[in-house]
Amino acid sequence: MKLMEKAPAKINLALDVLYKRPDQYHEVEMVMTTVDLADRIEIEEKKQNNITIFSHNRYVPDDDRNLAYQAAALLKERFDIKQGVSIKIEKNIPVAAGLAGGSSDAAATLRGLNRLWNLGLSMDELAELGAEIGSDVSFCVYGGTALATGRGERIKHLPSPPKCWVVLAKPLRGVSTADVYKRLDLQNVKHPNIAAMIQAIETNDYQGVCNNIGNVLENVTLSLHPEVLHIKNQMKKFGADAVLMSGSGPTVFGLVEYDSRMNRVYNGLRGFCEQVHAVRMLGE
Ligand SMILES: C[C@@](CO)(OP(=O)(O)O)[C@H](O)COP(=O)(O)OP(=O)(O)OC[C@H]1O[C@@H](n2ccc(N)nc2=O)[C@H](O)[C@@H]1O
Ligand SMILES: Nc1ncnc2c1ncn2[C@@H]1O[C@H](COP(=O)(O)OP(=O)(O)O)[C@@H](O)[C@H]1O
Repeated sequence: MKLMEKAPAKINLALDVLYKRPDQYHEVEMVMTTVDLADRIEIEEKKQNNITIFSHNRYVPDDDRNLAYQAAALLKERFDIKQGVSIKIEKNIPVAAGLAGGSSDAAATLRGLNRLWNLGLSMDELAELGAEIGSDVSFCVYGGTALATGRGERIKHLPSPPKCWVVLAKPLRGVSTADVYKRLDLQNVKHPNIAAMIQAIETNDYQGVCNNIGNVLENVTLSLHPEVLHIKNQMKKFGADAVLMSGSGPTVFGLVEYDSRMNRVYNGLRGFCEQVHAVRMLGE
């Protein structure tokens, strides 16, 4: 048997870090939402009792470093499954980009194998298992829009943000999330107003969303990759309503309300940035 799962990318509309925890993770408050740029995960039963990963993207590991592999291995071990799977990843989400591509592949693998192996697990149970793989995997199990707290694994669902375009632009080089968190100096950050962002989403207030986007990791990545600032400035110049780096970066996203303006921002960015996408938020 063979099945498919979509693995959408996320953006962080707001990302705050409260403090560093004794376990070396950071306590965060993030408003996250999925967008319609997605990897496609094809999962197929196989005769041999092992897990194999295929991807055409040379930056995607094809062994146990792959988060989709780790998701399959976790379920196999936890539920004593004596069957193997082959997992094909059609990679459309830029890698190491702050868009949670690997986490979303892992989440899609959990959802897919729950079906393939008839495990009968609820979404909450899958999200709990996902947290063992990575901090962003729990959110990716559900997708939609949510407030993520703890190290990112505690999820409170939110309604859909106001309708708009999201233009994504990814500079050439990727960044290491661990490195960005390590360099964060919490004495010198401007905290976004998470409550105001949630209120703007709940009242469908587009201007409120634009006014309250913010990411405490942005300045860390900007200091490592000055091209992020250049892309932010270009997006603003071409007319995006609000511009921010997603997650640990380096992808920059711009929110744009009107179609005509979206075309201008998209075409303007394509002139000097290799990976540009104009997408919609997936909503709840
Ligand atoms: C920054 C964010 C924002 O959504 O996303 P990305 O930029 O990676 O997409 C997340 O917090 C990333 O989540 P994820 O990429 O799943 O992180 P993990 O694999 O759990 O952790 C990678 C490393 O990041 C650091 N880390 C991660 C999460 C957290 N709350 N505090 C941390 O300090 C730790 O050093 C950890 O070893
Ligand atoms: N399925 C996967 N897709 C992409 N990267 C993966 C995957 N599994 C593991 N990785 C590793 O995880 C790292 C972070 O990738 P990714 O999830 O795309 O970025 P981010 O954490 O910035 O959202 C990559 O450098 C890659 O080596």
